[in-house]
Amino acid sequence: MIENTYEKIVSLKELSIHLGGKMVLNRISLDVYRGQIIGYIGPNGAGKSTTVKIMLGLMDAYQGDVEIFGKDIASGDHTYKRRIGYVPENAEIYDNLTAQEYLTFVGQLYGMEEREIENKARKLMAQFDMENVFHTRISSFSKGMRQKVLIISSLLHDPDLLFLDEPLNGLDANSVMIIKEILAQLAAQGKTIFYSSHIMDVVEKISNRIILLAEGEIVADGSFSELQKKNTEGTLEEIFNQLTGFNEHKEIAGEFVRIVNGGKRDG
Ligand SMILES: Nc1ncnc2c1ncn2[C@@H]1O[C@H](COP(=O)(O)OP(=O)(O)OP(=O)(O)O)[C@@H](O)[C@H]1O
Repeated sequence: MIENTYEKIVSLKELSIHLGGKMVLNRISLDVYRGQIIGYIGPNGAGKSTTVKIMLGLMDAYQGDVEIFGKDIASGDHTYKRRIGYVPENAEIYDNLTAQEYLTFVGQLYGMEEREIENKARKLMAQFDMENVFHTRISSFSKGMRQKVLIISSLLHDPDLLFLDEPLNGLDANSVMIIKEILAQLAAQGKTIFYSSHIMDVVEKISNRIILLAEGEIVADGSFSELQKKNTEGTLEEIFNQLTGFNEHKEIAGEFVRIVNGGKRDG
C-alpha cells in the first residue's frame, strides 16, 4: 500500500448499493491519496462503473459514506464536481458539434471563460495534430480522434481528480505513449487518477496501486509487486485470473469454436 501520509482525496466507507434487486457493491471501504494512480480493475459486471458513477454524484441510492476532497458528497454541495475530470467508456459525444463547439460546451459546464477555453482547447488539439479539424464536425472523426477530444474535454479545467474508463480505446501506439506520459506527469504533480481498464499490461505499468473488484467486493488492493508477493508470481493478467477463480479459457474457447463449426468435434 502507498503511504498514508498524503492528503485523502477519496474516502469510501462501507459503500453498498442494490440495483435491480441485486447487491452490486457490498460494503466497499477505500481511501485514495493525492497523486495515486489507481488501476481499478475487475471482471465485467463487477461494479467498477457503478462505483465511479456514485463518486461522480450520478447515483444516490447507496448506503455508506462517500467523501471527496474531504467532504461528504451527500451534503448537497456539488462544487467538488468542478475539480473532477471524466472520460466515460461509451461517451455520447455530440456528433453534430464541431470539436471547438463541444469543448466550449464542456468548458462552460466547468465554469471556464469562453476565451480561455478556446485558447486552451486549440493548443491541446494541436498537441494531438488535430488543429486543422478544430472547426470540423465530430461526426466525421475517426474513433481515435473522438477519444482524443474526450481526453482533452476531461482535462480542460485542470482537474485534481480524474476518472478514466478505457481511455486508450481506439488510440494508436504513438498516442498511447503520449497519454501514458501525460498521466504519469499529472500524477507527479499531485493529481489523482482512477484508471479503469481491461488491458492488464497497461494497468500493470501505469498504476502505482491496483484495486481488484469482484462481485462488488475488493479482493485485492496494493502495488503490482505487493500483489505479486501475495499471489503466485506472474503478470497482472495471471493474478487477475487467479483471484477471480478463472481457469477455463481453453474449454470455453474450444466449445465456442465447436459451435461455430456447426457442432462438429474436430473441425
Ligand atoms: N441501473 C441499473 N439497474 C440494474 N442493475 C444495474 C444497473 N447498473 C448496473 N447494474 C448491474 O450492476 C452490475 C455492475 O455493473 P457495472 O457497470 O458497475 O460493472 P463494471 O464492473 O463497470 O463492468 P464492465 O467491466 O463490463 O464495464 C452489473 O451486474 C449490472 O448489470
